[in-house]
Amino acid sequence: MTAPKSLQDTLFDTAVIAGVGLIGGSLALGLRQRGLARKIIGYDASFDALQEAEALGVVHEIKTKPGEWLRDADLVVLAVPVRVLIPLARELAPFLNPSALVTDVGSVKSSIASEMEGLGVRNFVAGHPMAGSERGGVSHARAALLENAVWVLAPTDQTPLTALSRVRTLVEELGAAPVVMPPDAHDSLVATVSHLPYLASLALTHMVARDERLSLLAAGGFRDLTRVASGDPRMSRDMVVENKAALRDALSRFRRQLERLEADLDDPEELLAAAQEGKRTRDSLPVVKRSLLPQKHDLVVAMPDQPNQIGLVTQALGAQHVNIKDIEVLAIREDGGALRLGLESEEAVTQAADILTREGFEVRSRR
Ligand SMILES: NC(=O)c1ccc[n+]([C@@H]2O[C@H](COP(=O)([O-])OP(=O)(O)OC[C@H]3O[C@@H](n4cnc5c(N)ncnc54)[C@H](O)[C@@H]3O)[C@@H](O)[C@H]2O)c1
Ligand SMILES: O=C(O)C(=O)C[C@]1(C(=O)O)C=C[C@@H](O)C=C1
Repeated sequence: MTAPKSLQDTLFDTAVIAGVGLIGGSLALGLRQRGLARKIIGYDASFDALQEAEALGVVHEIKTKPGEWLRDADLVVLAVPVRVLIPLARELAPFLNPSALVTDVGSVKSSIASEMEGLGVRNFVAGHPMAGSERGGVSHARAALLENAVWVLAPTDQTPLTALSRVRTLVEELGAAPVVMPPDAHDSLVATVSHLPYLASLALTHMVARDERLSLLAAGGFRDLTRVASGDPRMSRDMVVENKAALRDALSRFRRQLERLEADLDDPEELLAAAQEGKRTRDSLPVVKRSLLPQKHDLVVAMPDQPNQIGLVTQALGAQHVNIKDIEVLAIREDGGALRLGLESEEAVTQAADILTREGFEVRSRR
């Protein structure tokens, strides 16, 4: 992480995060931890969410109604579910300072981009961090969620270049990677890589519903493929409905893929070629490193479903002076699962693997 800036160097004086949930909260934490705003105000329709955000130190102040206080804001981020983005923009627009930089994090871009133009919010740049989780709410927010994420910025012909450049700087300062494209191009791409996978996860989960034998046998493959089905149903429903034109196109391409694969069942050579292409593509997806470590050496330790297993791992390594730089619980299996340990070097990985194997743990290094 870059060193926090001194107060004189902050990018923004007063940032307003409208919607202090998973993404708004993570962004607020990023602003705070990196010293990018002097003051962060949380605005939300839920008083509980606001209180929680304040108690967790995500925001400095909370507001429950739009008003004159908004004029002090030089950064306003709309981070509410897609269905309420436009109503929220209409509520806030009359109070915004004309020079404020305004952006959003919604999953669909065309409608909000044109609405903001209609509302006369000049310095608006539509945005979408390509990172998240199926677990919503501020209690799951963390700055690292957005670090290293590709963050789409979707200006229109009307977007001032200065606003685009300011929001690009913001995204970079948050440790993410801005990628600029028009709103309709964004919507068409996310239909394939985000909204279609969501519908596919629903189709797959529906196939195991009401048959306990199927749920019993559902292992890592099924769980990995269907994780996003655990997201907030209403929010996800709204996201896909908002992008239905592009999604229909992605769905028809998906159906053609399934039909081709079904036909290939009678042609094992073709199916092998499809499998090899799938492996090449999946293996070459860029690795997004969520850790704050510049370089990681990972060891994955299987966790038996018994008390104090994490304690045993950390104590065994601590006793031999192996420094754990990063630790993550992987929900691979719900009864047990695994721990990912980020260590300092390959030598530390080998040493830790030896120690933990002697202690009876099953380990594997990631690379
Ligand atoms: N969850 C993800 O993985 C993800 C990733 C990228 C972008 N997004 C987008 O980010 C936005 C927020 O998603 P999230 O996952 O943080 O959701 P969330 O449910 O965690 O948070 C949304 C917050 O908005 C508040 N809210 C709802 N209606 C409101 C209104 N009318 N006025 C003010 N506040 C209101 C809620 O009380 C809640 O605190 C969505 O548009 C979503 O499409 C989500
Ligand atoms: O759950 C995750 O890991 C996500 O990144 C969620 C995800 C996605 O589909 O990839 C979901 C919706 C958002 O608009 C962006 C990201």
